[in-house]
Amino acid sequence: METASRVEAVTKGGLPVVPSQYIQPPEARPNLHHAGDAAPIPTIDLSISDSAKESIGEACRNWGAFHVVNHGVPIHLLDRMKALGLSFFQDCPLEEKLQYACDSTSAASEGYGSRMLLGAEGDVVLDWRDYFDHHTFPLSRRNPSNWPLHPPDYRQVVEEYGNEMKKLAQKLLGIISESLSLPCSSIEEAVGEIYQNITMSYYPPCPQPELTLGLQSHSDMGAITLLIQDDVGGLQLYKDDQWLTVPPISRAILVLIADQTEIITNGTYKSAQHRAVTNANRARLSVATFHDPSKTAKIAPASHLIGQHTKPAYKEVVYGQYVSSWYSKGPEGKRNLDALLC
Ligand SMILES: O=C(O)CCC(=O)C(=O)O
Ligand SMILES: [Fe+2]
Repeated sequence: METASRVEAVTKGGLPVVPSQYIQPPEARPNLHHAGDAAPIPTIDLSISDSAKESIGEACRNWGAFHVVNHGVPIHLLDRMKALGLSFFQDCPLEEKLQYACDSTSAASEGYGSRMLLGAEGDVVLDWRDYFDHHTFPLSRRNPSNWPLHPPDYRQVVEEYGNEMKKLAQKLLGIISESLSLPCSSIEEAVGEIYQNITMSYYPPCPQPELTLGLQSHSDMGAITLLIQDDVGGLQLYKDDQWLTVPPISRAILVLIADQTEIITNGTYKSAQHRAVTNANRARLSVATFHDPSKTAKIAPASHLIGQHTKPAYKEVVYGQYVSSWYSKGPEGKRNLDALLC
């Protein structure tokens, strides 16, 4: 029962067709004949602080996403993290991976899983993806003994990677605040203590990529996501009514504005709607690091941005309620955020 719920187990026999639970309705299927358009998202050099603020503001306004280079995170750490991910999904036997199985009845639980939403069996179309989720911050919820033991540096690299990503996320939230003429600490204070999850996603080759999605269309629910991917490609962004492919850049980190930052900036900056498509020939790996508020945090548009002529565009929300509704109703693009519009 348990093994059947991992895409890896489903693909084991070299199926010529995908099982029906993975077949997307026609309107959600990717148009792979027209997948060549690369998203011209900006690549921002963080070592040039004068121009970074302005370019980041423009990227957040127009795209909700951008690449950063010269970000201060050692490139060998990005490479090592991706190598560890591949090693877990490809080299570790399925029975051993299942020792780290997440609790599939609770949302975003730590460990090895495949199903993202909590809906009843048969209620939701499944993503063509297996994942491993690590809880890394605050330290009180970090328990490396829940993480793979091999290769021997696995746990240490995940800790180091989490620390670097948290520093970078804080720096970016500061620049994003300043780009709106807010004090540097504004968005971070509105978010409160940062909850960080690191999710490695593995998309096995799929016999019918035109019928499936690796990950359905969504925007990330927290504050800011930092993502790295291998050279296969498959991440797409939705902009101006079309899906555009984000080209992999090995030394860059992709920044995705998430829903709580859209609320805090009163909609000036939009969270990025994205999805992952599958590939017939090559497995793909990505590592997303999410930076979110605590479940009890109340999130609302920043008071500095509200005035006589600017009304709040979103209702205040308790973050934990936002998360519960996301996992039970599903993302369907940005419906959970749309539900908060005033
Ligand atoms: O695999 C990817 O590139 C996207 C992953 C993602 O969007 C997520 O984990 O939220
Ligand atoms: Fe995402």
